[in-house]
Amino acid sequence: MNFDLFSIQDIVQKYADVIAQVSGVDVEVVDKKLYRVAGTGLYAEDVNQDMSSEGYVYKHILNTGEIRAIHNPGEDFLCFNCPSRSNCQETIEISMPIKVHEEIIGIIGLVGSNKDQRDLILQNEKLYLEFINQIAYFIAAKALEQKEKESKLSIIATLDSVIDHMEQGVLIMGKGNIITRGNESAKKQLGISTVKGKTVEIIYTGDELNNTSEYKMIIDNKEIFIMGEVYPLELRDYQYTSILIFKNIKTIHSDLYEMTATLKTVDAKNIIGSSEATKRLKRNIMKVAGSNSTVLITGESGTGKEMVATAIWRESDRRNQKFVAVNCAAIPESLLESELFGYVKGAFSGADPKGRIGKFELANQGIIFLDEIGDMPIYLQAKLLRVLQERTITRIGSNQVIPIDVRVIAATNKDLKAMIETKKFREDLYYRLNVIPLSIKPLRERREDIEELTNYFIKRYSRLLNKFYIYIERSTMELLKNHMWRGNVRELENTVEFMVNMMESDGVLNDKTLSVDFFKDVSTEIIINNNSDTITPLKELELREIQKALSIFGDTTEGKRKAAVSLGISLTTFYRRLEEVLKK
Ligand SMILES: Nc1ncnc2c1ncn2[C@@H]1O[C@H](COP(=O)(O)OP(=O)(O)OP(=O)(O)O)[C@@H](O)[C@H]1O
Repeated sequence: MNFDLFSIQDIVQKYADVIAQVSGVDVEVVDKKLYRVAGTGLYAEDVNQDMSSEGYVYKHILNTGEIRAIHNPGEDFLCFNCPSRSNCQETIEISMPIKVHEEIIGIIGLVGSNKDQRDLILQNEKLYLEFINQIAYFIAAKALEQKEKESKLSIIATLDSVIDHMEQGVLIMGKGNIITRGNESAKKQLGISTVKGKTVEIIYTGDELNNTSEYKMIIDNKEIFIMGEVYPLELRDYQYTSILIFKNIKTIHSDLYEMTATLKTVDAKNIIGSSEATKRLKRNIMKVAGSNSTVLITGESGTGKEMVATAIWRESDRRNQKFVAVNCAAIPESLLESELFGYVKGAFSGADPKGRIGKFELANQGIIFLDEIGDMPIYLQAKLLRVLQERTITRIGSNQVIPIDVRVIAATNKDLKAMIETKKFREDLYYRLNVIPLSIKPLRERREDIEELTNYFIKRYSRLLNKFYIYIERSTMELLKNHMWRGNVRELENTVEFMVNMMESDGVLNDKTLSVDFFKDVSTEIIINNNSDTITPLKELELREIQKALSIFGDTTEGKRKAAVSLGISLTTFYRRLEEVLKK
């Protein structure tokens, strides 16, 4: 161990003074590196001095640990190599090692500098030795105590640093639940700048979720729900009776949300389409976004129901809160209830034994999007109705009633009214949900949107797939515009993605880039524009030739110059035309 006599220098000096007073002889104390830690009389001025170039006797003591009395300095064999041997002022010297266990941490030197002092020491040598030995023991005990104090302090500093860097909140409490210490995370999660000295009440709610217990914490007259554990401390110190390691339930919600939110969300302005139906839809989104009323979005599969729901959220005051989507058709019936409302540890067999937070709770203050609501089992519809009426939820297996403030947006591609007739959907729930109905037309009933959507998806996928795109042939665009689009915008998007993948390096999308399946689904409405009498617009011909020249000469500056020459136009005109092509 590394004992440092300088860390207790004041005390060592006091002991040196005591020895000097009692013995009437000068005293010095050196550490194991041969620095003078304390000194009296002749040595008082030279404290802190490095003595490693002299101190031959001390070096010997450090090596052997023996107690040494030198009665004739200069003549002792230990003095033979000493440079001051010929003019040594000392008349006698007693050296006593200071030891902690077997480690030598320093030396006490009792040094006579005249005959009287020499006589004094010689007369009382045995007594002095016992006395210095006792003092060496005291100094060693002090050094040990200091070392232990320092290591305790460094353990505390390490623990403090660990606690401060913990993501969880940590509160250390003393008698009467008075907080002795709290880390930064605790203060942040509780929204309190100082926690030390405050009294905290911690009440177990009885619910166990994610393998931890839920508590209601009351501090500063505030009620905060947390998940964590309280650990009693078996110490006698009344300042440290228990430790609470926790996370605010809101933080858990945010963490869970961050982990699961993978949705692509849009603002209303990013909804593509200029048809009257789409313009009306966008206007309605802006109108309903500000309200808290429930919205029911209807439309065929792939028309953009989820996209509309996210747009309502992003245009609403809840945009900074969560948007939690649940697909009622994708979750097995038996699990849907627990997915929506959560459950506590041991709630039912077959469940994850740890307990779990439900989507309603997760969406608190935000929006829950219940997609495919028509697929919700009838018994759950009754529960959902109750939640919508009472604005509270109860986790499965728990007695706690939790108030929630959630806006509900539901969506379906089913005919709910027909389902009410066949008793598959509750009428009362339908009216609760259908406060604001938004219906999205199928793509084939708003064909004006197709060209815009196609161009939008082409740009998107060319960028995503890193492909060079020049233009889409008019006849191909006409094919797309006249297609049935049973799968609506999703099908169009997938078709365009396929086409961009199939596009050759010439950057042209044409019939050849369409899939075979596309032609299998040709509707009777389609006007196929492929007979030999068809006139190709001049613009298209021009673009095609530009593209051909580029593919021959290459897309470099030199290639473009050659392309312009071969087309019989100036380089400036070539660039202008090329820009027109790329803008398309
Ligand atoms: N007007 C639009 N502008 C841009 N993208 C759109 C538009 N309409 C739909 N999309 C895109 O089409 C795809 C399908 O949309 P979405 O998933 O919202 O449809 P949905 O009606 O919820 O489908 P489902 O009923 O199958 O759940 C998404 O990638 C969406 O971004």
